[in-house]
Amino acid sequence: MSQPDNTRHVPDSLRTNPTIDERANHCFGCGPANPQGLHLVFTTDTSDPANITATCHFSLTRMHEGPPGYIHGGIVAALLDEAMSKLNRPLNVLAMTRHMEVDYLRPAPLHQPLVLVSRHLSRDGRKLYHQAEIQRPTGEVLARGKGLFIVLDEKLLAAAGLTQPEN
Ligand SMILES: CCCCCCCCCC(=O)SCCNC(=O)CCNC(=O)[C@H](O)C(C)(C)COP(=O)(O)OP(=O)(O)OC[C@H]1O[C@@H](n2cnc3c(N)ncnc32)[C@H](O)[C@@H]1OP(=O)(O)O
Repeated sequence: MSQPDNTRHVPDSLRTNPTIDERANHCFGCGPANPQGLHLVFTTDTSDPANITATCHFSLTRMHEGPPGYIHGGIVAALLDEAMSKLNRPLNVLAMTRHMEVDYLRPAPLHQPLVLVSRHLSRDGRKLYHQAEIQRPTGEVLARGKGLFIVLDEKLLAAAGLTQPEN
């Protein structure tokens, strides 16, 4: 019987110079190749450089239930994190979440159309400040997150064998 290789975190399919996008293909939030992922699809709006946003329309089922009939709180945080992370490419950076906080304002229902909207707030060197909300289509805000993302050093990424995504 084969044993898992605990020395690596990368599957065999990614051993040869994967792009960031290939790695993200199994992202729990947005990766199309993850059968258990959320498969979120975002559109970004950069028409106003002072107000860059990302938006996703979605609905979840009991797979992601917490309180009966409502989305699990950890999934709410994942949704907000994902929405904020989608602002990084329009800003032409690779960045990871360093800190985030969540306000759970109202329970977020399953089986209902909901909207994720994120907005870039400000930048201070490597530090990006974003926010995201889960809203009903009426605009009622159910949850709000604020996040600090740190821009990754692209030379270090290259040294780690990660290439930029194809444009
Ligand atoms: C290859 C990836 C490509 C795309 C990925 C998509 C990501 C999707 C979003 C995610 O969910 S990412 C997954 C969850 N996040 C992580 O796993 C990140 C784990 N953390 C790390 O790997 C490192 O902490 C990180 C690379 C983010 C930063 O490490 P560094 O050592 O480069 O930075 P440092 O910890 O010194 O923090 C940078 C700055 O933030 C500041 N800082 C940290 N926490 C803070 C806080 N709470 N409030 C304000 N500032 C804060 C810190 O003081 C510092 O300020 P200065 O640069 O001015 O000195």
